[in-house]
Amino acid sequence: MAAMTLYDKLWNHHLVEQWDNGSALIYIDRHLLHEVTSPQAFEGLRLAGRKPWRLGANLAVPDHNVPTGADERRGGVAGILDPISRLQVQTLDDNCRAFDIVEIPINDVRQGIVHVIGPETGATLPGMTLVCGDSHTSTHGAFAALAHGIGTSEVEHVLATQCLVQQKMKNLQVRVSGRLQPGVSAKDLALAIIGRIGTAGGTGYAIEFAGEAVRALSMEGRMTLCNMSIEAGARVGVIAVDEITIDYVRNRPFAPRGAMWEAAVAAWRDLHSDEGAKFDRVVELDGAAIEPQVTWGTSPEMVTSVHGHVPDPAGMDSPSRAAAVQRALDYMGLRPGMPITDIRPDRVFIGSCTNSRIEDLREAAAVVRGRRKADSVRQVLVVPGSGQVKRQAEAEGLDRIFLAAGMEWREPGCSMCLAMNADRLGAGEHCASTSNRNFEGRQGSGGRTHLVSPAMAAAAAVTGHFTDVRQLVEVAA
Ligand SMILES: CC(C)[C@H](C(=O)O)[C@@H](O)C(=O)O
Ligand code: SF4
Repeated sequence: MAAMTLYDKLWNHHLVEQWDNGSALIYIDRHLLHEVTSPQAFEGLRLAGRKPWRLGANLAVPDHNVPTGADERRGGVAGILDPISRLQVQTLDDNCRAFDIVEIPINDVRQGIVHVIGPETGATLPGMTLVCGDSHTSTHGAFAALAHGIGTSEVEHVLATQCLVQQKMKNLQVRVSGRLQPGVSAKDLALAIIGRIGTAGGTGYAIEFAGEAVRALSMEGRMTLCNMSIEAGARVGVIAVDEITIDYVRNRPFAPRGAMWEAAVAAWRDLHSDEGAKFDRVVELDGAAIEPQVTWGTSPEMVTSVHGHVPDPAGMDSPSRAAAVQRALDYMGLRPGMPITDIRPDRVFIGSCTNSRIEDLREAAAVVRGRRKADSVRQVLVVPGSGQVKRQAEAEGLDRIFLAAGMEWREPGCSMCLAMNADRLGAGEHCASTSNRNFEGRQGSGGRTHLVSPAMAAAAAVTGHFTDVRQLVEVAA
């Protein structure tokens, strides 16, 4: 048989039917649900008198609308102050009960951001097709799963049929040679890739991340990288299975056991692109040359090194590019040509499905330890991605490091990643954020987002401006 890419293999394993018009029907192994994109899907089932096709394939969790303040959380769903958020979360509870779908409810210790809890519970496994009504479902591709976001009508379709109509994507390999320098993380790599190929660079492709720098990443780093595939335009980002993948999955609550585990691992070992597999496009980067990244604009591709400068539209050849940059600078309130290190965040947000796992919190805490929040920084929110991450962080004393520095330690949820709950930026405020989107108003109307790694967010929090984290801490090689 011809050499196949990892994406081709995953596709073929799940192909139910291929039609002449290019569309295909694929089988879905795992369906994750949250409160924002599921209500109309359940309503559709109800109207059609249908039931979910395979109950056990579904797992639901509220995340976008849950408050992250401990006081508000104490009252459970009924205690949510914002009526719209309360209704959203209540509706998910009601629908899961009515349709018999397993839900991890608001104050369950396993509750958290859907893309954190999937891998953490072992609901996400290598070789699966996995979908969720959420664009950052690409995260789960770190496990060599074919994972992507779907719309609400597709949520209904998957619930009803366990299948999905799709068009096959093209194959793009992003190959990163060398090793990331100490202090440079998967987030910096993701931003550097987007800086290089642009937010439309991956459109129509499934990206496979490969090369020495990717192989060296932990599973959490791989999730950060795949999480941002969608910000590069690609709905899917995958990474081949290796020992790091298998070690992570072993003994997770939903992972197979005993003979089933052995059989699964044997099958998973084939989840890599074959030698000589053909990619439609290949992009190569030198991992060792990447520096800590900071976005200055209103799109993730508007990014540069912390040692760089805000671009000057005056010097640009392309009038359309100059106009786009000028518009972004007007919104962001930045001077053309100013050093990135002169930007002073008003708030710092450490969290989101990109960077709220235990390693992210450890990286941030290593910078904060023995320091204090800068006076000019109004608020630093540290929001663990799940209750289990929170518990682990507390067992390691990370919460006390943040609290002693004048920072806030919150309950899990999407929080200030997007303005769907009480955590928001004010108009005109700058935020150093470990999330994945910096669009206008993303973190609150008029808010100005700068995307960075957890270590870089922590460095900005303690110095009051963007700072190369490598100048603050002895980073372990
Ligand atoms: C609310 C949801 C549909 C949305 C998404 O699809 O990504 C959100 O999670 C986001 O990050 O913008
Ligand atoms: S943390 Fe942010 S990006 Fe992730 S699912 Fe929630 S809102 Fe979307």
